[in-house]
Amino acid sequence: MAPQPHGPTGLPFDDIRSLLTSMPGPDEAALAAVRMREADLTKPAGSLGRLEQIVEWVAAWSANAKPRVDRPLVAIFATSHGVTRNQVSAFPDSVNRQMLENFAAGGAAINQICVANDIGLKVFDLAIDVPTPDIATDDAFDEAGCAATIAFGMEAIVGADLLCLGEMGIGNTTVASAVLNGLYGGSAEDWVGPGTGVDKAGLARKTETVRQAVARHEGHLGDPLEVLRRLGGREIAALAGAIMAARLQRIPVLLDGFVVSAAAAVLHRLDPTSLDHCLAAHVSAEPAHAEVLRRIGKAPLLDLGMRLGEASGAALACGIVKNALAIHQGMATFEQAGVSGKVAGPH
Ligand SMILES: Cc1cc2ncn([C@H]3O[C@H](COP(=O)(O)O)[C@@H](O)[C@H]3O)c2cc1C
Ligand SMILES: O=C(O)c1cccnc1
Repeated sequence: MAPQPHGPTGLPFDDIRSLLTSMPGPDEAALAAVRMREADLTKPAGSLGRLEQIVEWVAAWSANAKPRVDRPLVAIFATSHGVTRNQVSAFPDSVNRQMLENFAAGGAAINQICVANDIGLKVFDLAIDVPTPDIATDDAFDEAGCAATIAFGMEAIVGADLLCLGEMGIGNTTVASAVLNGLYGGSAEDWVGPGTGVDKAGLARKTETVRQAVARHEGHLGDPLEVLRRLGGREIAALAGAIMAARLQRIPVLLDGFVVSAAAAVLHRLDPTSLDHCLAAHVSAEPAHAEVLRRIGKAPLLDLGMRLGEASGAALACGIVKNALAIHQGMATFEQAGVSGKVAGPH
């Protein structure tokens, strides 16, 4: 069959929409099996708090009655943004390529977290030397380019049993704020924060940039994929694809901070069940992140005042997931250990 042209009104966004309607749900048998075992373990019911729900979550979304995480993966999508010409970051664009080299040399924060928690690391270079257009004045993508970048993110994900998603891209907190403002409305101030640490004047430039970008597209922001196409960036599009690919491959996902949450929010606006296989690893110090988490209905596992990105919060939370699973698999049952169960009647 001849390849189909991707016009602005036809495929491929429709392909993405239809894929979202055919995502697998939770595995109820695996869920029931871990709940049954959980009740027999030598501890008061519920005493491990959210760790118990984490085990259920891994079982349900990996479709495994004996859930394990042996091959966790951090995937970082890295790119650059034309919006930085508005001086919206405390750091220059040159940091993008330099950080790619730092990731490869093992010198970044995420490298150390991966070593400490035995997590694989893959960094995907999304044309790091070619910035996307400045969203204050141009669309980030055409439809074919946006869909192709989502597809790139989908194809990037193979062979993991837990996925920690992160990003690198100077200026991307501005882009994330624009996407979130486009999706959820309100004013630019509601969604903008210091990112890498801009000063008051920098924050004012960020706010004005987001305001301009969103105002340019008024009347076209009803479709979340159009918000992504007009106001997004390559890492945000690829992250959306990666979240979808993980669902199709039954890989549970740990979402990182503010920037990753913008990709998640696009999917959530398309279909609120599309993030059911995802947990929010942490709440970033970027002020609007807590509101995004509220909107996508996720309570963060960690609140450490982090605001780095790079999947750093997600990779830390991977350690908690591994601990939860080790406890569940390794503990003795009341019967095995000869420990008395809860006494009947009121106490
Ligand atoms: C050395 C360095 C390492 C980083 N690792 C992640 N980020 C984070 O900061 C950037 C977003 O913030 P803004 O929108 O203010 O530019 C992204 O690259 C993000 O991943 C970094 C930033 C820097 C400077
Ligand atoms: O929370 C994040 O994702 C974040 C915050 C600041 C800078 N870069 C990323």
